[in-house]
Amino acid sequence: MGDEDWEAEIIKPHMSSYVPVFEKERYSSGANGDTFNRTPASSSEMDDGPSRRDHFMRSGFASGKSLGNRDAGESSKRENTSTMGGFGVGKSFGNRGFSNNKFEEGDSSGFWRQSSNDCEDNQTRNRGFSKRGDSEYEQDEGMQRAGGLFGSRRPTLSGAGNGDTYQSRSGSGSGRGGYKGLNEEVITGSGKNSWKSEAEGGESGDTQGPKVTYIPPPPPEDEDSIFAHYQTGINFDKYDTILVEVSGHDAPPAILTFEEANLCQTLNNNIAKAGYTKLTPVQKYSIPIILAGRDLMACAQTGSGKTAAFLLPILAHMMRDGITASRFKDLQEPECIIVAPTRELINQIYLEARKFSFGTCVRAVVIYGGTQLGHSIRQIVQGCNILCATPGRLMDIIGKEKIGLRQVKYLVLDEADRMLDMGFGPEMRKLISCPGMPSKEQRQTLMFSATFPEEIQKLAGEFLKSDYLFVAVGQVGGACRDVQQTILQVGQYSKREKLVEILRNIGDERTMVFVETKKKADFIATFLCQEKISTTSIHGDREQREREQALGDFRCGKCPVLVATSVAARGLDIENVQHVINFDLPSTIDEYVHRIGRTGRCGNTGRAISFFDPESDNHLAQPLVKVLSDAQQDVPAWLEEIAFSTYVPGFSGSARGNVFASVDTRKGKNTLNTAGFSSSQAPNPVDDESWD
Ligand SMILES: Nc1ncnc2c1ncn2[C@@H]1O[C@H](COP(=O)(O)OP(=O)(O)OP(=O)(O)O)[C@@H](O)[C@H]1O
Repeated sequence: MGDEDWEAEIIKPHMSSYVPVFEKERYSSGANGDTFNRTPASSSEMDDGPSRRDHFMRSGFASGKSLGNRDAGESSKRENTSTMGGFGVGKSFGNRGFSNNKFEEGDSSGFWRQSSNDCEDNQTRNRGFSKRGDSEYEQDEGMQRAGGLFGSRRPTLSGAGNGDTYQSRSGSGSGRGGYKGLNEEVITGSGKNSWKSEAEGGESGDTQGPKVTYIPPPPPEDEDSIFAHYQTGINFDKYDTILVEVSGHDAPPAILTFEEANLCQTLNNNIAKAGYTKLTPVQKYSIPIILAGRDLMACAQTGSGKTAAFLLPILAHMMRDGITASRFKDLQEPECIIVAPTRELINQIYLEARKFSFGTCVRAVVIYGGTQLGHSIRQIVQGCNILCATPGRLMDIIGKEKIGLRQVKYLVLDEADRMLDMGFGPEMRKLISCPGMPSKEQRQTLMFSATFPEEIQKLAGEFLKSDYLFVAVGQVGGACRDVQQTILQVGQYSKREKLVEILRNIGDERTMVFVETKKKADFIATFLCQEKISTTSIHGDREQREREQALGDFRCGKCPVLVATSVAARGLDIENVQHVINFDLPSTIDEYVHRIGRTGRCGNTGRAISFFDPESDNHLAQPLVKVLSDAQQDVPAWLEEIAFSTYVPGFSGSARGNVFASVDTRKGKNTLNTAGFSSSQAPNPVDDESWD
């Protein structure tokens, strides 16, 4: 069933019973909000096209509606949170008073770790949208009603006082993620592969399009929040048994303890405050390599501490060598630039950088799309030693001559395979050829990911010194063994029913549900809300404020279900995600590995359930069998059969062209990948139709 089919399915039969979420919130009379009237607002929204209709509307439930196998107590628990959840409660804007370009108060941003109490707090504070008028926004520079957060695309909503109402924004402008490619980021242009910097697309006003005015709330500054962390899991010590292979010449020996790294006292204090007592394998090997000044490509399983593996040695060097950037210089020249494919991920990396540099003179700054450009500039001019950036915003800022590259000593590509593929590769190449950027011989370039296809490794050579080292922790591209993987054969038409059944069994445990398109994310999220399962969603068509809100609501447990596109597949480190459900399997096995890696992190266990639709997923059967067996998971007989019957010699079936790049490609041109297929026989990567 294609997009259109399911869209039609939800719109037509239920049309008369749908009401916008926020209207339900306002007009519902009973505790369960079951009875409410149609509202005037809905009609204008309904003219806005089918996808909008989906997102603004919500069915009215009869009180006695059957909730499947869940008991009443459970359902009302869900329901309570559901009505306050990501789809449309009057929240999120109420606490935002802009004053002199500053937030008076933060909201429940998706980025900051919060206790449940914080979340409760925010729920209360946030539910005040309708109390304040639009005039508050006029105080912000460039925050015009017509073109700001509440630009012309959402007049009814903003007027109605709803903060986070579910809606689709395909094709619209301000603040949208500009989803690009499998994971993200910032294209404001029209189509895939047509990269346009934000400057071109709307933020700087070079072309038409509303101005992006969102200013993310600052993260909490107190030490407890900065060092908040979750516990390592029961399998953390099992990391020690993972095989590690280092290739390249003269690799320095691994270290076994933090003490051996010989870091300065402040760093050691910060490491202790972060709750790190023991190195993970990727840290044991990468830290000495980076300290020795070598370039590195490191591949290690999801959730195994790659971020600290590059941050700690970089910080150690910066502390040793001193830093040059000074406050309030118009042109800031950071020593380190870190890029990552999504806004949420780069912000997470920034928070890690801020944590480890706490109490030092090193200042980390984060800039990313979907936020006000002026805000990014203001952050930078206050001093910037480590610049964490998404590619689009980085290039814009460089173009505006707010960042000079002459002092760059460290260039880090997190999710490096993604940063180098056809989505971001061109931008990364532009970055390294920017005037002032030291040549690869003069800088240290570090690449990290859980997956590294061969063809991408080859592209990486352009960025790395020829003597770079390659660290492979475990099976390169392999899934984390702490994730229990289940593959269910579920046809397209049965997926929703199955999803609800699973979620009801799961109860309130945090679950990420991955779907292939943004529209479908909206659709499934709306559907789950109808089923009274408290759900929010994140995808590239949601405004940045909404994305952050959604992540915040998910993080704090207010919405225990997060429906996401691949924008959330990589890197996100969210405490207590116990389940990942692939409602739709991704088009590549690498993507699968990243998605299921949102659970089972840092030695904790997790579960991943994937719906395999034989109509559309057969190409994944072989690589899935491989991933499952490598991770010592049960392989269903039916999957093996499909894998066998779709076997094509020399072609693994993965859209990426091979199952894994299992080794350092420098080991030989004809190196076989783990599936035994030569990547040279692989087809071209598919045109990324699934990019949404
Ligand atoms: N040595 C350590 N001791 C305790 N916790 C750690 C250690 N190293 C990392 N962590 C924690 O483990 C979690 C996962 O780390 P991180 O996000 O860096 O994983 P990753 O390998 O980059 O994952 P992904 O491939 O999904 O991006 C984080 O919460 C981090 O703070």
